[in-house]
Amino acid sequence: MERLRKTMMFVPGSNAAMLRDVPLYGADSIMFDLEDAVSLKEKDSARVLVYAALKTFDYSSVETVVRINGLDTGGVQDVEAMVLAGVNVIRLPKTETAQDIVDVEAVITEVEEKNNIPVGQTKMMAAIESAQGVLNAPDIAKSSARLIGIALGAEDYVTNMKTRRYPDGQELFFARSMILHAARAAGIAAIDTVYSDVNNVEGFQQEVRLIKQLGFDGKSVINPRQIPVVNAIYAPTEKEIQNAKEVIWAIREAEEKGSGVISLKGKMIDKPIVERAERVVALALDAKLLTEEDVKSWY
Ligand SMILES: CC(C)(COP(=O)(O)OP(=O)(O)OC[C@H]1O[C@@H](n2cnc3c(N)ncnc32)[C@H](O)[C@@H]1OP(=O)(O)O)[C@@H](O)C(=O)NCCC(=O)NCCSC(=O)C[C@@](O)(CC(=O)O)C(=O)O
Ligand SMILES: [Mg+2]
Repeated sequence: MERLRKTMMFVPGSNAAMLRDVPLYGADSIMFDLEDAVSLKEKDSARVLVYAALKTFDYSSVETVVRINGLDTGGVQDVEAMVLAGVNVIRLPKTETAQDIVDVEAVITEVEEKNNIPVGQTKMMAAIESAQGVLNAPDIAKSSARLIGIALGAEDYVTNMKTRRYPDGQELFFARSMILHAARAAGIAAIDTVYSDVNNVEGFQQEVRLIKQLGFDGKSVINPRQIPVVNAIYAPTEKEIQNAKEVIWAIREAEEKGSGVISLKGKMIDKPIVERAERVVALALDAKLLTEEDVKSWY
């Protein structure tokens, strides 16, 4: 089944206590940061700390991601250390072109080859944080087989666009749409940006509802309190689960009759509707609103 990435939590790589406690909070992915959350004088020690954390702590089935620095500002050393530590995904910030990804991939491949790590094991993500990055999003999303997703970095993006973030998010509509289309066309995940005002729960909920409606897989988060909010909004309602069940029953009946289409309560049920029902089931299983046994009993 496709890995769900509703929440990717940033953890400053220089904060030893946060690195230790972060698996407890239940994020789908943990994103160790070596870039903007780390001051220049702490860059080397943060790299050592994150390396040690990846080697020492049990992150179990949680996906580990490291946001590296640009290749010209310590990124080569970041990649070397993180690939050796066995990180799942390297996230390149401020990606402007497909070539940026190709360049980081070359460094990853070299480290894997030199250390007998299967080539291709380390996955990648691209964060898009500028007008140029947004305009190149379709090429970036298809630039490497290692890419598992692309993400919006809205704080840098709005600065580049000479605006700021507003509560309704209008200023991000074009960037979000481009990133979503690029990700979907490439068959990879689309991850929305951070919401920096951690105490504004209502504003955060409004933003999560919007990005879910647009079609994002999930959101970068910066604080443990944001995780249950995203999970609650992405969890399907009882009505959605019941509808998914009826769709799956209906299509099974249709298939038994040798057809790929059937009517349910006057509405046509075909392949895309079944795919949506299956995503509802995956989210319901993740939210523990259904068990594998429940689902098996439908078939
Ligand atoms: C925001 C705040 C200061 C609030 O502090 P507060 O003190 O109010 O937090 P509290 O809620 O009181 O914490 C309760 C307990 O949770 C622990 N705890 C908190 N946060 C935790 C965490 N993240 N990981 C593990 N543990 C955590 C804490 O240690 C405490 O533990 P304990 O003492 O044991 O009770 C804090 O969260 C924090 O520093 N966040 C990370 C910020 C960060 O990484 N920024 C960089 C990435 S964005 C960027 O770069 C922009 C971007 O690039 C993005 C893009 O590209 O997408 C773009 O351009 O848009
Ligand atoms: Mg940024």
